[in-house]
Amino acid sequence: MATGRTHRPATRSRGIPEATVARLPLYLRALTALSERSVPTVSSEELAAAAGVNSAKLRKDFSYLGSYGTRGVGYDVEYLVYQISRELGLTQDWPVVIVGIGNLGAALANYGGFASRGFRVAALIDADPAMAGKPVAGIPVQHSDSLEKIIQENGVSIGVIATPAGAAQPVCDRLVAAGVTSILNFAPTVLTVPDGVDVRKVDLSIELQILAFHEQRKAGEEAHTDGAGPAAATREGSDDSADQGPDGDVPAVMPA
Ligand SMILES: NC(=O)c1ccc[n+]([C@@H]2O[C@H](COP(=O)([O-])OP(=O)(O)OC[C@H]3O[C@@H](n4cnc5c(N)ncnc54)[C@H](O)[C@@H]3O)[C@@H](O)[C@H]2O)c1
Repeated sequence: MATGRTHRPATRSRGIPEATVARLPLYLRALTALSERSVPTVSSEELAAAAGVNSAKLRKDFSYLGSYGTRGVGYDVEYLVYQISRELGLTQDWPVVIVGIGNLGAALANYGGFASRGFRVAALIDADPAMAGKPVAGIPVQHSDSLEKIIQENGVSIGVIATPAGAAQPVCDRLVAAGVTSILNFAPTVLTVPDGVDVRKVDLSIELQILAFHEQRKAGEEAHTDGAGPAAATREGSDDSADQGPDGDVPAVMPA
């Protein structure tokens, strides 16, 4: 029975820096848009602009993939889509479970972008007995009593937690004990996991707080420069040191 434990991402073992891995989905998103418009090739400058990344950083990132482009022609869009997808492990189907099917869990279940990127929602799990059997996004919600059975039968290695904060750690523990090795945590709490388990967290209110900080700073700069406006440099992709969260935890929403 597959537990997914053998599906550890190969990227780190192949020496690709975590900051590069975090930018690969940005390149892929930009390349997919080009592919949909049947654009055959793209220069590093064009792709960097579309991905919101500095072009020197892009060339360095692609060198880890062994992709250097052709001088005067640029990068082959379709081949890069394939290469990045393969590197990210997206050429295979990843069954995902979502635990906690409230406002957020239901919105995530309804999000079509997972399936189009190779993530199949294998099951929706909730502790509320009244929800059991009710379809959300066409999938019947299953009771959390069956969590372990669901994980094992579907060979799930990625779990999404959208429960209230207080339930997140016990849910995480059960997911991990059942064989889940990657967790995307939306609950506003820091999860403790054993070695070998990856946790990414998404907290939109933290992102807003960071924007509030920059807004405040811009307002201060404007006051100092007598209305001349903030510095032209964007925050995006300006510094790899921003790749770690304040507590050393890795936020899933990262600067480019
Ligand atoms: N990360 C973000 O940006 C972001 C944004 C919105 C909400 N949130 C967080 O997401 C979580 C869900 O928010 P919501 O608005 O959907 O809440 P909600 O109350 O609508 O839904 C929570 C669901 O979790 C279920 N649940 C509770 N304990 C459970 C358990 N042990 N096992 C399985 N299911 C369980 C409940 O029955 C309920 O259906 C909260 O922690 C909230 O703070 C995060």
